[in-house]
Order: sequence, then C-alpha cells, then structure tokens
Amino acid sequence: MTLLELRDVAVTYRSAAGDVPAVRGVSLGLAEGEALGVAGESGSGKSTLAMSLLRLLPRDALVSGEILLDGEDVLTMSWGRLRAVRWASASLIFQGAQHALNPVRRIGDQIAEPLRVHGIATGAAARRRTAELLEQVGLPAWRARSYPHELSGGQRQRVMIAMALACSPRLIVADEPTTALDVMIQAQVLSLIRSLIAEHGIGLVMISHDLSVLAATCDRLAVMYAGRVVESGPSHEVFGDAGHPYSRALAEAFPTVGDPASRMAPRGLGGDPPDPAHPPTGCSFHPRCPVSLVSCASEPVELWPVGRTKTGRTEVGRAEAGGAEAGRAAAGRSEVAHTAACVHVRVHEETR
Ligand SMILES: Nc1ncnc2c1ncn2[C@@H]1O[C@H](COP(=O)(O)OP(=O)(O)OP(=O)(O)O)[C@@H](O)[C@H]1O
Repeated sequence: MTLLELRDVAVTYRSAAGDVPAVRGVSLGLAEGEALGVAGESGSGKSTLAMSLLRLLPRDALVSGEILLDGEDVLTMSWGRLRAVRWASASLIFQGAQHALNPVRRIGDQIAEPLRVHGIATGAAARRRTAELLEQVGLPAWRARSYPHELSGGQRQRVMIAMALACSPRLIVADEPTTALDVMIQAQVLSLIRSLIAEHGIGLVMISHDLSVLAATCDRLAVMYAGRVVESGPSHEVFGDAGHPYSRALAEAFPTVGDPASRMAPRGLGGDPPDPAHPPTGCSFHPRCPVSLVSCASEPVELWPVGRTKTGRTEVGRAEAGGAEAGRAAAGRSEVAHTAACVHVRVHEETR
C-alpha cells in the first residue's frame, strides 16, 4: 500500500537576489515499509525536498504540487493536524541532529518529550517506553539519566533515532543521518536504521550525497540534479547499471560500501553543479555530460514514465530530452546502450 506520494512537487525560495527554484516538478512514491534513497550533489534540492515532506520549509518558500501521506495532503492540512502528524505519523532525523539535543536536559527526558506532547505516555509509562527505545537503538536503559555531553557522537545519533521512533511513526525522513560520524560508526548507525525500519515496517526516505551509502541501505533510489529527479528505480539498477549519465558519474564518484578495491579509484565528477537560480537551458546536465550534443542545450524537458511502484502504479518524473540523440552519437555503442546512456530517465519495470 502507498504510504507517501509526491505529485509534481516544486519549491521556490524567495531571496533578495531573486527566486531560487530548488525543487522542480518531483513525483515519487513510497510503499509501506519501503526505503527510498534520494541522492544528489550539494545544492541539488535534496534537503529542500526532505523538509517539504513535513512542511518544515521557511514560511516564505513557495511550494506547489501534492505530498500525500496516507492519502492526506501535507501541504494543505491545518496546523493542528500537521502538529499531530509530525512525530506521530512521520518524524525526521536531520543532518548533524546529535548537536540538536538540549545540553542541560537528561537524555531520558528528551526522548520522553514527544511521548508527552502527543499524549502517548507520561510518568512511569513514559520511563518504561524510553528504556525500551534506548535498548532498541543499542544503548543501555541507564543512559536515560545521562546528559548529551556524556555520550559520543554515534551514541547521540542513536538517541536521535530513538526520539524519531518514540511515537511509532509510519515514515522516517533521514537527512544525511550519518554525515558527521566516522566511517565505522556510520556503518553501525546505517545498519541500525536498516534493521529498525525492517523490524517495525517503517517507510524511510533517506537523503545523502553518497549513492553507495544509499544503495546499501535503501530498496529504491532517486537521483536529483538541479532540483529534478533525473532517474529512479531499484537500488541495484540505479547504482549498478545507471541509465542517466549523471547517476553513473555519481555512482563512480564514491567507493562501493564493502568493496575495498573501489576505494582506490573513486572518479570525481567534472565541473560544478549548476546555480539553481540560473539552471542551464535544455538538459540541466548538458554542460557536464560526457555524451552531450549541441542540441542538448536547447531541447525541452518532457514528462517521462520512470518507474512502477510495488503496487504497480506508474511514477512520473521528468526526462530531459536530447539525451537520446546524444546517445546515438556515442561511438561504438549498441542502440540499447545508447538509449540506456542517454534517455535521461530510464524506464524501470519493477516486477517485485
Ligand atoms: N532558505 C533558503 N533561501 C534561499 N535559498 C535556499 C534556502 N535554502 C536552500 N536554498 C538554496 O536551494 C538550493 C537547494 O538547496 P538544498 O539545501 O535543498 O540542497 P541539497 O541538495 O540538500 O544540498 P546540501 O547537500 O548542500 O544540503 C541551493 O541552491 C540552496 O542554496
């Protein structure tokens, strides 16, 4: 069953220097208990998309489209309803979240806060639930009496995960949840997130610039470039056999988790990400694309079916036309490979 559905979501920030269209026409779906990774370079609009899911954007940001959580549009619900939905239905683990803990309050009190605010448990019941949550994230129950400065960065991030789980949400949005942690702790926290969402059947939207981390954690991946989803599909296909030249470059830019050989030669992406306030004409990726043609600078953007969810519903994303022609020009490749390399959004027929 569909838990979350984004339909043509667009976000534009207003600034003194002009409008910044940070997210442009994103349509994605997430089934119950499914994990979706959203990847892209800095400035591609990942965090903006994550924040929009819980309507946490600055008030002056212009948001359009629909964000349906269990069929209810987050963008149009009342503030009262939105407060109930945050934490109770959907919660957020954000970038560097472990620094967000209140330094002068005990861990247990902070974990119990959402339980109290949402009327789920108080007093002894809240203490029992807090102990249970600490144990679920691999910390001893006595840590409830600790202050944040008595914990390591990884332990603090575990506390944030416990807080996100407190009200038994159906969806967790995790924005770069392990970025501030060292590699060993990162792997432990990722494996914890993976096992908890599987155990509790929670849907996960995880944001990262690192496609390999997402591929190791998520069932499906969506790759963003200049505010658009340029490719989405099952993780093994998008990471292992990407259709869009940008997804390929992103996959090659990071070592594969668990493959030491790939650490030896991570290939960087050439050029800089575009300025979202002034995206390139035609295909946004064309100035950096290894297979672009002159026409890629002017070809219009078209709607293209990009995948099928578990429920069989077809997702619609935006394809950047012009790629097909570029593909035909790629010397020595078969027609199928041309299409795979250059139809900028591939059609993934998921058969699960
Ligand atoms: N409050 C804001 N006002 C104006 N522009 C903003 C605001 N927040 C983000 N932006 C701009 O929107 C674009 C997308 O930013 P966003 O943070 O969503 O990207 P990102 O992919 O998450 O990048 P990062 O990984 O660096 O966080 C960027 O150009 C950013 O400068």
